Amino acid sequence: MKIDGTHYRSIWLGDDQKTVKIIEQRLLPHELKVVELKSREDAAVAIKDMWVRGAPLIGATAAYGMALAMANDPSDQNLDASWEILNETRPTAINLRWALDRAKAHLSAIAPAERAAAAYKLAAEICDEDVEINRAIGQNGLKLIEEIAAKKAPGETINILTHCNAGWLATVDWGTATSPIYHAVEKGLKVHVWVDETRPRNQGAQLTSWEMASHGVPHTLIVDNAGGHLMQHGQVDLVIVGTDRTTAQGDVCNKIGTYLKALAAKDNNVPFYVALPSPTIDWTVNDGVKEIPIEERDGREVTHVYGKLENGERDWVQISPDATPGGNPAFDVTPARLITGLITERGVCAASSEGLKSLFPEQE
Ligand SMILES: CSC[C@@H](O)[C@@H](O)C(=O)COP(=O)(O)O
Repeated sequence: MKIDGTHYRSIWLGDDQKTVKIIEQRLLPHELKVVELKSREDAAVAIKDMWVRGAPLIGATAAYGMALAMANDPSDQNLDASWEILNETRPTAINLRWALDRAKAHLSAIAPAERAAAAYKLAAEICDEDVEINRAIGQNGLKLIEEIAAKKAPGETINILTHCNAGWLATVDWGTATSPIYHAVEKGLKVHVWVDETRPRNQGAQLTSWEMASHGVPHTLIVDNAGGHLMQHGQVDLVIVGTDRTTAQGDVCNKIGTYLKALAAKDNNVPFYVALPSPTIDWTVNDGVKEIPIEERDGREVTHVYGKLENGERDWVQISPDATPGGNPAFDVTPARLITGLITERGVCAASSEGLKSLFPEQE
């Protein structure tokens, strides 16, 4: 997507065709800084410390992490070790393991001398596929927005609520939850987005708001607890969120607080959709609540907030007593029964094993 008129992806190769470039997302929206990843260790730190984040981008960065590792040492031993080290960075987004498994299976069948080139090629393919998948999600989700628009008076605004950042910054391009929104805006539909701030790390406030502002999409930043109230007053037509892992029966694991939005949507008859690329489906898992590992992050992210001070400097600010510990489960699971539908690159389906298998019959 565009920043000040220039098209960017969230990850790309430098001119030397070896160095990996990313946007340092912890600094947004106050600073746009591109940083270079030159080693597997750089890639692992970038994922773990959330310089990059969002399930598809975590997968793409891990794929490039394998390429950086193979450029350094293409041995079988390093292939295994790199899979382990990168796989340990974050536990919830299944795209991480999906990309690592794909890289390992591909590279282990190739002679060590050819592995670095093959790993870079594969990482580029994973990125290109992600862009195409998200473009297709946008076109499929656009139909839902058009259906809502058709029921409204001409020119009436369509209000869409989203949680966290499932935008282009969370993917290689387009985003998942935001792709239908960008497509709707391109088509001239009058859309307004309610952006959940998404405590504790504020991906909504810092990233989704920045994306919306950069693309001229009308939006309003709201506190996480405002969504239910807005739904009760008819101010939300549709919820679209992303997912870090979708189970074979259609449960969805996404940023903490997504479940509460789904409950409020159900109580108010507001359609609740999840946009997902197929690499986010974990076909080995059924019951998301019981089976998906939930990342527990540092309590300091809860007791402190990061932002720009009035003097323009950026810093962390403590908001709770010194003696109060922070608890920080980073994701929750929304059971399939609360989800109106899943928007995938192959179409929209029910959040159920039948629904998913109707679009992905090869998984039978
Ligand atoms: C298309 S991204 C989908 C999800 O990864 C996104 O909604 C989300 O929860 C991101 O969490 P994060 O902790 O910022 O990696």
